Amino acid sequence: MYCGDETGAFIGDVGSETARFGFGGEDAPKCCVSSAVYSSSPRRSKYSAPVSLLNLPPELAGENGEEGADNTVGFDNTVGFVPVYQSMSSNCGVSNATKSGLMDVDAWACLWEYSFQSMCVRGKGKHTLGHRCQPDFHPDGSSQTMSTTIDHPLLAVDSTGHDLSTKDRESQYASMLEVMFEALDAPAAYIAPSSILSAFAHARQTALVVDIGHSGTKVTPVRDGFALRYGSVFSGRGGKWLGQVQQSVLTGKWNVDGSVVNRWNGWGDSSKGSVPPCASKGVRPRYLLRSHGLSECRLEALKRSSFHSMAAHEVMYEMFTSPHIDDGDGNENIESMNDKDDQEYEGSHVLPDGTRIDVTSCRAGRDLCRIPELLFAETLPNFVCETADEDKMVSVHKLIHMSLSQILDNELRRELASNIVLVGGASQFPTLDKRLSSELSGVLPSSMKYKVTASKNQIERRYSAFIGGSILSSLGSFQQLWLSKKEYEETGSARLAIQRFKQKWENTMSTNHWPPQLPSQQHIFQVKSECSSTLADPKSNRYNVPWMPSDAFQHPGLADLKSIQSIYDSMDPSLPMVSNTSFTSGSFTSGNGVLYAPPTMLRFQLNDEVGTAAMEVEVAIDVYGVSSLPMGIGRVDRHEGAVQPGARTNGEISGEYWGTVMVVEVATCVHGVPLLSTDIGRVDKQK
Ligand SMILES: Nc1ncnc2c1ncn2[C@@H]1O[C@H](COP(=O)(O)OP(=O)(O)OP(=O)(O)O)[C@@H](O)[C@H]1O
Repeated sequence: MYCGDETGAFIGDVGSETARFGFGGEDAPKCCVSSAVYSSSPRRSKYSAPVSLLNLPPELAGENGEEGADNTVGFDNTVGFVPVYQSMSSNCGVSNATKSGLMDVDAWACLWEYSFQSMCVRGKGKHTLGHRCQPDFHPDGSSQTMSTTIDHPLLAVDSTGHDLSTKDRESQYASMLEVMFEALDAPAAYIAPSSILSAFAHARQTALVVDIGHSGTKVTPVRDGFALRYGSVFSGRGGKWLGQVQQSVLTGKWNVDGSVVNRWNGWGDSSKGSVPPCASKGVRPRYLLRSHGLSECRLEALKRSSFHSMAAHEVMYEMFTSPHIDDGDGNENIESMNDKDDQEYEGSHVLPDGTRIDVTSCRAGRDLCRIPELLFAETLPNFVCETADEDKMVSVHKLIHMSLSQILDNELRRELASNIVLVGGASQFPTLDKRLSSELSGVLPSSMKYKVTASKNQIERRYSAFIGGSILSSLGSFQQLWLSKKEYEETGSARLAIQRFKQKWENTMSTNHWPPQLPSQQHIFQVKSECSSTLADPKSNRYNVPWMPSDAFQHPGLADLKSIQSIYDSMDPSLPMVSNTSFTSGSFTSGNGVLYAPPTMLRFQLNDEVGTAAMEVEVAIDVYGVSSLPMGIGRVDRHEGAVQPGARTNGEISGEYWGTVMVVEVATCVHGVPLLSTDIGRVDKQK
């Protein structure tokens, strides 16, 4: 047993833009750094630390190390966002830990090592939950000398591309295991694919995971905890590409093409004016290219450097995520962007070199407002096509359609369609989930029921793989799956990678207890009736709430089914048949201190027509989370459904809760039965 009350797992999720590290059992990573790392010396083959444009060590700062050089490169002849720290003389190189689906294992190891240092994981002995300390970071690696022991088992998230050959994947897993056991000295380790973890984070073992990340959009069908190869598809439309498009617009490299698509009509129409020259003063720039004494060709070389493109992406990221577009109510949302007239755009954005882009007065500004639209655009504007291989640039909704149409099993396809889970950093554009839903209605057959689930919490969306890992590593049923160091030493990394993980890539039947039971499938906490014991049957979990025509009843103070029944018995048989309303409650489950409520919480049904129109039933679910996960504390989710009797009605209240849900209250309120005073506003609670 590697994880217990005192020692949690340490989880690392290295994506192509960001690396996230933290402890199992927590609801968010503690350390998030860029996944680009640099080597400060040409002699060192290894990378030494993640690159932070905001906090580069002085050794890498420019010749004089100062910010705000006066000779800035203007917006009209270049883009205006290169790092002021760029050392003109250093041989510093920047590399991303994952590129084109493959992992640079040295860079990957460097990021883990960095996270150990910044979170003081090594040598801290036992539990580190809640522990924080200042990063102790030296680019030359001199501080990497503390203690070498680590008590935490390591769970690595595999976010590499789905199209890797089995051989590549095998060797990648083998290298990751080597790094974890040898370089990082882990007592135990495990590797889990990000799509599966994202599904787990949404309490699902079967889901269609749509991950709009940095490198692009990945759609992966997950069935019973296995990522399927068939149906796994990828498109290059992601955060990085949006940034590149935005950059092209800013630098004025667009082609004039007003006839692209209706939505894009006028995109990049340069006749309406280009970006205005630098307008604002007094803006303290963060990234500037100092052109002092630099030859043209040196300047050009610098603009092509890895630092430059990284800084450029960061500026682009700030720009498309900043609320500079306003729909008048202070709300920015992707749904309304395409319907807007030019005049409706408001606001401005200031680039680091001081250039103010006035959204209302320049064409490019308006185009910039519609950047997120490109995720769904059918046809790309010409200048965008230049930078993209069209086959690999499928729009997000079409990608989902493509994935589903590769699933031959009807039943599974239906299940996946109703469990589309939206995750990833670039899925955080406001209301993107609703927009995706509406686009899907155009491409999926009308008979197919689908549902897009996206957490309202941005952190949950961006760090879903981490959160899934956090849940997984806390499960009792997962503990037997850790690979121990002893096993590694006896078997060797390559064989271990094949033995323990190959079946997941190839989706063969599990032989090693995978997938572990998610809490939602464990039947631990059964909802019981508390207040209205005579109305509810705790065994079948059914309520039998009697309904009756109000004019047939003159019996205030009616309390339970028995007395209702006696009134039925004494009723005139010629009166219309009194119908029953019943609903079946869901069950709530718990595992390892983490409680789950399954996605469908309650179903209720009016079995027969009822005789009065004024009746309504409301069912509410209150969930109070109390635990070590801060997000759970005091959380109350309330779902209400009103049923108008008078017709045969089925209703469903669905909600899903994950995290540390400790108390679930289900309440039924029956309204509108004026003659039954006990029913009016009555709340039957189950705890
Ligand atoms: N609030 C936001 N709105 C829109 N896009 C965002 C937001 N925050 C981050 N992004 C974009 O999300 C991308 C990063 O997403 P994510 O962290 O999922 O990527 P990653 O896991 O590092 O990469 P990959 O999924 O390719 O492995 C970046 O391109 C960034 O520009």
